[in-house]
Amino acid sequence: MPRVKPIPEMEEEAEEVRQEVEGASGAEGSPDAGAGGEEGAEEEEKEVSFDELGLDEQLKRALRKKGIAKATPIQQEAIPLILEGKDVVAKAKTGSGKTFAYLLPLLHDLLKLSSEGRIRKPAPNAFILVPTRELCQQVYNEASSLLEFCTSKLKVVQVTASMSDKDITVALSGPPNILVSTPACVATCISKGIMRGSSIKESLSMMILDEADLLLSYRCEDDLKALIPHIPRSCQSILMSATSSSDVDKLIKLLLHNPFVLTLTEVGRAKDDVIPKNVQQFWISCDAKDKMLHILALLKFELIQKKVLIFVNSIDAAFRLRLFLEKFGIRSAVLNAELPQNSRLHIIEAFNARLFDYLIATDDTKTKEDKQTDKENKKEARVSRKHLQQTLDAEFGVVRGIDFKNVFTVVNFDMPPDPAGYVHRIGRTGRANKTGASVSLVSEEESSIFEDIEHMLQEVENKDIDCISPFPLLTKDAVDSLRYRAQDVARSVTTRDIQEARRQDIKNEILNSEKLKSHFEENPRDLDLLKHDKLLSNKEIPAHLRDVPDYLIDPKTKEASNVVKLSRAAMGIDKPQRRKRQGFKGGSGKSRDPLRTFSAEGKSRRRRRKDREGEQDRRKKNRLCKQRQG
Ligand SMILES: Nc1ncnc2c1ncn2[C@@H]1O[C@H](COP(=O)(O)OP(=O)(O)OP(=O)(O)O)[C@@H](O)[C@H]1O
Repeated sequence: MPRVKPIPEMEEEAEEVRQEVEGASGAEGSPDAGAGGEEGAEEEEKEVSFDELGLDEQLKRALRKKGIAKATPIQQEAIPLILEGKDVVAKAKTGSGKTFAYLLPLLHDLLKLSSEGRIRKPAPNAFILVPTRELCQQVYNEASSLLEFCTSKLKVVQVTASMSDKDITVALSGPPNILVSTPACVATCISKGIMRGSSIKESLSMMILDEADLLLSYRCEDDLKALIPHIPRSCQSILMSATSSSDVDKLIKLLLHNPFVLTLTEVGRAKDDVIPKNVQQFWISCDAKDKMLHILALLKFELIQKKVLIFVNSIDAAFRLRLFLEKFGIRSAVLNAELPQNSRLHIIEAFNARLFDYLIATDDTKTKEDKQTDKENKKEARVSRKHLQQTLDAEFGVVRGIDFKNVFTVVNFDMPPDPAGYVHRIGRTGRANKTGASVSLVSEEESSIFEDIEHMLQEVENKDIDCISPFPLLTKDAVDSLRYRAQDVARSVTTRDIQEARRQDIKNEILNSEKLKSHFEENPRDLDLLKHDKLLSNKEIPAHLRDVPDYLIDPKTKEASNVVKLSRAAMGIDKPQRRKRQGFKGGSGKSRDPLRTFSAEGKSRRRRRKDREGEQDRRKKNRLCKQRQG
C-alpha cells in the first residue's frame, strides 16, 4: 500500500515531506522505507474501477464516454481521501492523472450539493489555481469535458490576466461553481473588488493548487498570501505536485491544515522512478557546435519516433534550429513566451492533433537574451509596434504540466538548467502509461548538469547504475555523412535571419490570433487549417538538402531506421489522423486557408453544415470557441 499518513503538527510538515520522499527511494532510516515500500513491492498493482470509488453516476458515464475505465494509482488513493473531506498533498509523477484525481471528487461533491439544492452562491465554490494560462486552459478543458456529459448544470470558468475587467466580471457573474485561474489573477480580482473577500468566505469549500511545485517559481507567493485571509477555515485544500521542493513545503505550511501526504511516485513500489518506467532515457555526447548536425541526423534518418518535442533554452536557439531544419525540408513550429496566448494555445492543440510532428519549445520565461530582444523590439517601430513591444508573458509555461498528447520523443537539444526541469521536460512523453523516449544532447559544458541529473535519478530511484543510456542507433558514420552539408547550412543561418524569422513568426501569429478570432468563433472547423509550421523562408529547398542520397546512408543507420519504422508500424502510429489537411497541398489548397479566404459563412450554409455535424462534434467546437474567447 502507499505511504499515507496524517501529519499532526504544522511545523513537522516539511520534515515529514522530506521523509516521505526518502521513503519512496527506499532510503535507510526513513520510518516508512521498509514498511510501506517492501510490502508494496510484493503487491501486484491493483486495478480499481471508478465504480469502486463511489463516484457520481454522471461522472462515471462521462469517463466511460472518454474511454477511461480504471483509476490510476494516484486517483485510487487521492479520490477517497478527498471525498472524505481531508486536506491532501499528492506528489505523483508527471502524466499520472493528477488532474482527474482532484477534479472527480470535486465534481462529485458539487453534483451532490447541487442535487440537494445546497450550493452556496455569492462566489465560486471551488478555486483551482495553476501557475500558467496554458494550464488554466487545460484544466478548464478537462473539467468541461466531464461536465459535458452531466445533466446537472455546474458552471466552470477560467479567468486569466489577459482578460479585461469587464470580461472577468461577466465570467464571474452567476457565480460559477468552479473558477480556474492563476493566484495573481484571483488576487487582482479581490483587490479590484471584482470578487468580494466576504463572498469567498461564504462560498468557498475547496481550493486546489495544481502544479504546486511551480506556483512559487511563478512568483505567486505574495498573491497566495493575499488570498489566505479570505479562505474560510472550513475550506478543504488540495495540493498536487510532480516534484518535491522547498517551495512545495512552503506552500503546504502556508495553506494546508494537517494534510494527508500521498507520496506516490508509483503506488505499491518501494523502488521507483520520478520518470515513468515506460520512458527510455538516452543521451548523446557531442560538441555544442555539432548539436544541429546530430539532431539533423536523428530526424533525417528517422532514428527517433514522432511526434517529437525538442527543448532549447532560448527563443533565438529555437528559431535557429527551425530555420536550419527547414533548409533540409524538415518542418517544425516554435512555441515560446512571446507569442500571443491564442496562438500558443492553438499551437498546442494543433500539435496534439498531429497537424505537425516537430515542435521546438522554450521552457524559460525571461532570459537575459529575451529581455534584450524586448528592448530591440521596442526600437523596431515599423513592424506592428503595438505587438512587438509586448513583453514576454509572465504567466506562460510551455512545459510544466501541459498535457501534450502522444509525444513519443522528447529531445533536450539544450540541457535544462536543473534536474527538476529535466523531470518536467521528460514528463511530456510517456503520459498515461504510453511508451516514450528521451534523447539528451550533452556537450562538454553541460556535463555537470548532466551528472546532477544522473545523480538525482539514481538517488530517487535507488539505483547504482546509470538511468540514462547512450543512444545506440546513431553511428559516427551517419553523423559524418551529413557533416559538410550541415555545417554549410548552419553557417548560412545568420543572426539577422533569426531575428527576421522571429519577427515574422510573431507577425504571422498575431495575424492568426486577431484577424481570425471572430472567424473561428463562426467556423471552429477552420482551426484545423491554420498552420504553425509554415516555411519561414521563401527560397526553394535544394533537392540535395531535402533528400539524403542513398549512398550516404551507411548500412547500420539504414537498419536502425528500419527498426524505428517497424516499431512505429507495430504501434499503429504510422497513419497520422491529418484531419482536413488537404487544403494546404498545392495551389488549389490555398482556397481552404482561412487566412486567404477570409469570408464569413452564410447562415443557411452554416445551418446545413451544422446539421451534418454530429452532436458531439458540435459541442467540442463550441467549447473551442469559448476557450478562444477566454
Ligand atoms: N484513469 C485514467 N486512465 C487513462 N488515462 C487517464 C486517466 N486519468 C487521466 N488520464 C489521462 O492521462 C493524461 C495525463 O493526465 P494529467 O495531465 O492529469 O497528468 P498529471 O499527473 O497532471 O501530469 P503533470 O504532472 O505532467 O501535469 C491525460 O491525457 C489524461 O486525460
